[in-house]
Amino acid sequence: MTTRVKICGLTRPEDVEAAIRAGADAIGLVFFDKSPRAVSAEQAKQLAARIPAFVTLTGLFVNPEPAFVKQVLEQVPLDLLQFHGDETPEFCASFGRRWIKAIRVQEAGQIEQAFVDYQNACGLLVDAWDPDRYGGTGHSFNWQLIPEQRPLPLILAGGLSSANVASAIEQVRPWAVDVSGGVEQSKGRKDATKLSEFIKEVHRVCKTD
Ligand SMILES: O=C(O)c1ccccc1N[C@@H]1O[C@H](COP(=O)(O)O)[C@@H](O)[C@H]1O
Repeated sequence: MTTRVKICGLTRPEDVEAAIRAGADAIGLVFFDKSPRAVSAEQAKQLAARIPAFVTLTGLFVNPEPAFVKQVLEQVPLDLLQFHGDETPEFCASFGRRWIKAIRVQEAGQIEQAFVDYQNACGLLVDAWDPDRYGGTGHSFNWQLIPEQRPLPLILAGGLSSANVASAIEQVRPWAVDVSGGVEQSKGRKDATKLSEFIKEVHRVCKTD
């Protein structure tokens, strides 16, 4: 089965174009002002204009005010919302958009519980836990904590790069992978070569299945 690829934390038009050229299935824009990858709604609108049909434009939020999400939605044609904080299922569903929930994995049983709690999501994203940051840490976690039974599509994130994504896919068999730091030259600036190598690795390992 093909594993989809989401490239997250883009801030520059040339990076959006490089990601699409390389074959990204989804592009993530960060609407969290504490992130070095944050974009304004105005910037996001410019980036969104470069995204063709059949590439999913995703907006990442961390414990946002509802009014902020609504204001972004009025200006930017987001296809999918990604909630990466401590949002409840009711909150995530309250915008009338398709959404995914990110879980920062710390202990056994947490992912199973999230599949129950967030059962109306379009997917569950699993990322590394960090005491000081909500995500984009560049760290991976113990993939053994990911259950075989998955009532929702599972999106694997956290410390992925072209060096480990093939083994991640072989071990975890996720629906999709999500990467930010592993394809950057510096925070918020993607590297076209790393982007292309990452997506080539995903396609290579999926083809050998
Ligand atoms: O990218 C960020 O700065 C960020 C900030 C707050 C929450 C999530 C964030 N990014 C997401 O974190 C994961 C893993 O990123 P990485 O590949 O380990 O750098 C990914 O889903 C990013 O979209």
